[in-house]
Amino acid sequence: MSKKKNTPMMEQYLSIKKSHQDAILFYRMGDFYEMFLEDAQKAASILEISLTSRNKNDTDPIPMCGVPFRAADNYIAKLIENGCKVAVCEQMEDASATKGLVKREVVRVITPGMILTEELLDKKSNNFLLALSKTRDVCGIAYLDISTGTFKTTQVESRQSKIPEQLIDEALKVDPKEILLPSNFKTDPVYKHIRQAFYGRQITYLDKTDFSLEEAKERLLDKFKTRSLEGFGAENLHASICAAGAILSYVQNTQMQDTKHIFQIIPYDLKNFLVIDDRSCKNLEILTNIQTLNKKGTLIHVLDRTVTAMGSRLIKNWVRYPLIDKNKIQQRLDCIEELTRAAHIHQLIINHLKSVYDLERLGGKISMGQGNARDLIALKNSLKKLPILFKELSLFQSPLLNGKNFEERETILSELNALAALIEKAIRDDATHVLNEGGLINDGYSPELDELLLISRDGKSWIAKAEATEKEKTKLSSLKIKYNRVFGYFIEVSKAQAVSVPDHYIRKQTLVNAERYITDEMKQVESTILNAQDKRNAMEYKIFCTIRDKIVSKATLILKTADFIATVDVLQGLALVASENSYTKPFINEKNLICIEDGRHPVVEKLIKGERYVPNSIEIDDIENQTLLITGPNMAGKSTVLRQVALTILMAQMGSFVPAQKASVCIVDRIFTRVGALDNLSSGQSTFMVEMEETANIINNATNNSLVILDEIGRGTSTYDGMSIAWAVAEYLHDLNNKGVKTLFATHYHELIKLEQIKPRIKNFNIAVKEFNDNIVFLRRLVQGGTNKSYGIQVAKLAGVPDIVINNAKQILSGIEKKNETDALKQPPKETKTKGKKKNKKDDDQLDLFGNNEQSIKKMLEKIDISSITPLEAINLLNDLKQKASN
Ligand SMILES: Nc1ncnc2c1ncn2[C@@H]1O[C@H](COP(=O)(O)OP(=O)(O)OP(=O)(O)O)[C@@H](O)[C@H]1O
Repeated sequence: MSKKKNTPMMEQYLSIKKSHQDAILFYRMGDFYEMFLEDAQKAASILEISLTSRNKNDTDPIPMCGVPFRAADNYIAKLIENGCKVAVCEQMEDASATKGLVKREVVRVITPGMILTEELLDKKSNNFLLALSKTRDVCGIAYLDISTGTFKTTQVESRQSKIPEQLIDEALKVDPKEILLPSNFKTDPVYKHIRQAFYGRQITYLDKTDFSLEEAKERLLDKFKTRSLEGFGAENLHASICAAGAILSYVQNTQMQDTKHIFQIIPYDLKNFLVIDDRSCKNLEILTNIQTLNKKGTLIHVLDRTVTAMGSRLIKNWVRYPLIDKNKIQQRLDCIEELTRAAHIHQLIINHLKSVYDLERLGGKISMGQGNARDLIALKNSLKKLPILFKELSLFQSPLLNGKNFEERETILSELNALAALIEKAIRDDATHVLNEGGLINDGYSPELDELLLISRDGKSWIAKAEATEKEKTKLSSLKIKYNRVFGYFIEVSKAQAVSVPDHYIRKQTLVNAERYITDEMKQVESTILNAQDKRNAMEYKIFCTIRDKIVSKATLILKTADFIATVDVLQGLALVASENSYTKPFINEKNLICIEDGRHPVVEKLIKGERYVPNSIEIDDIENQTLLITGPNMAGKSTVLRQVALTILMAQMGSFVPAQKASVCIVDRIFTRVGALDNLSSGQSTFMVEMEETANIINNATNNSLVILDEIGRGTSTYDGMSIAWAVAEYLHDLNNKGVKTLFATHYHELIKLEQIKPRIKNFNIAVKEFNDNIVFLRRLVQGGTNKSYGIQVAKLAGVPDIVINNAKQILSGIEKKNETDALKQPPKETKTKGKKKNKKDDDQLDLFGNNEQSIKKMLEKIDISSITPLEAINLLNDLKQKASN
């Protein structure tokens, strides 16, 4: 049976669809976007709209569904949320003026990483598209937010075939909505770890040539109209260039538009920021609450008091990229200090900022030819606020606030003023977002347009008057002048009076109760009106586009201003948080000292109910207090103290005041955490495996300038294994390069407090509690010295565990304690020596850990060269020791 020939329209559809196989094709037909075949089936089920079919009576009907073009954004949003891409295909000709098939083209492809529509974007977050590339000895990422034009890149050296963890971590930190990878990453086993790391995210594989160095560089040069990438500091960043080039190729293939707002690429070096890896960021609940996965109960929730969307996005960046350059940190701190001292001006600034719209996204949208009249009005209103805002800001000393280091400030201001004046003159304040129905341009802006307006208004008033005149002339009381899309204007007369209509009335339609007529004169006027209206609509659209183009030519200035305003907004927000919460300006020292007096946890202090937050002081140095070993009962507040130190350092390095009475902090290069908050079961790892991976990461990467937070490591396995690992890790960090690492170590393994006697820079602390009767009161105070009680049973009681279980637990505990005491009495006294340290009773206690095989264990220990042993060897050795001890 021969296959039925497709209609010309279906042929056109199929040929367009051929180039957009991976997207749902929105095919414009009049006021609807139609979808056909598999696209229709998929979209109908996601959008929950009815699936119909074209050529219903055919043996082979074509599934179809459609959505009104005016409501398309919401439907597109839903498809994107469900991981689809959407290719928007428009009619490129006026259907009424075309004979035969209208020309159609795909005008843009919307993917999760290529979104411009406000409804689809989160105001407070960037929407990044990220590309990852690998050359022979470097790997790089580049990422672009097309809605704002932010385009950044970084690369790291790597001679291995695998992509380094550091770069994957950075990519995750960027939190891209879509990732571009070279096609060979799809199946090559070498890149399995990449696929795992990005599991659950939208990955698009591009041809390898999109990443090729030469073509990528060519694309960048062409985009920025430069002869080299020297000016951006990216000339020799080969992996960065490949990734950035792949992004541009994707943008060109999906957007089919100029992208003037992407006017630069910003390379950065990871070494210039305090590194907080993705897991630590999650563990410390910096951006996301671990339980609820939303913002409440996070550091950003406390710190973000910005009033513009631009500021809100920037503060996230500051939190994720704290600085390590003392001067830059100091600059930000000085600004906050000034703002907190000038409460009145601060408030004025907040008020002005509140009326500034999202200049970044407006600039982006307008540059991509998608800005409507409402966007232009929002831009105008924001630009009009600038002079007064800049005037208030000029009163400050700090360059970040007074804008003195904001390049060409005066020129930019005057150009943007002129732009605001132009929009004000041209665009009507009541213009709607529809661009082809007139009502956009003010009277008096264009004499030509005014003339057309006059004709169409005159015509309309003739029609308005005509009803009265005709009624008067014909004496027909039921006569009305009406309008519909089929006949245009017409006269309607009731059936009863139809016999009396004048002869020159031409009958057009008979209804049950009425007759409809037209007259030659009426049709002439109507054609003048409609002609004038069509011409006017077209002319208004043309004028609008000219103005929009003028704005596009100033996109760079708008974006530079947006950047400045975002910075001011973040600083004013931090100043507000500082004043409201009595934060203090940290002193940045160069003595490797962290000294926090009466510090608080910025989030917990806001969340606790019915209890006052008890501040704690803490001092960490490189001399005696380098590893603080914190013991104490469950629920006492160990984790809170640990996290509060990490967050205080982070806040200080992002340039914020800190929650303390007084603080002097040094700059750290990385904050590591192992706090056991996160399982990673979905990626196939056990809780203990995750714990050990995090520990390995710390051991392999911590430097003498890092801050390490370890909360109960080793608890995910048997007591002795866990304790041995915890012990070995504490020693390793203490001994690192003979200098050690600043470490806060909370543990329930009370045996570890003996380390204070063995290692010179380890100090014991505990969180005090008060006992009375059989209960405990948490004092929340960090005090010096170790403790050997966990009060686990009392805490279980507080938590509501029934008495029957509590009493049984107490009996079991008492039995175990008694047995330990008897076993201890049975042990013969031991003679041991500890290298470089005087033997004392505590050293004996340490070896008690290992039972009877004392001599051979001692030999094994003596053979260890602490300075050269690797972490893995240490753990293996511990395992051997443990087996010996249990034999
Ligand atoms: N300094 C403080 N002032 C007031 N309340 C505090 C303080 N520190 C902690 N808390 C409260 O105590 C609760 C328990 O603290 P945290 O989780 O730090 O205890 P922990 O000692 O780590 O417990 P566990 O050993 O069981 O993990 C916190 O959720 C908080 O509500």
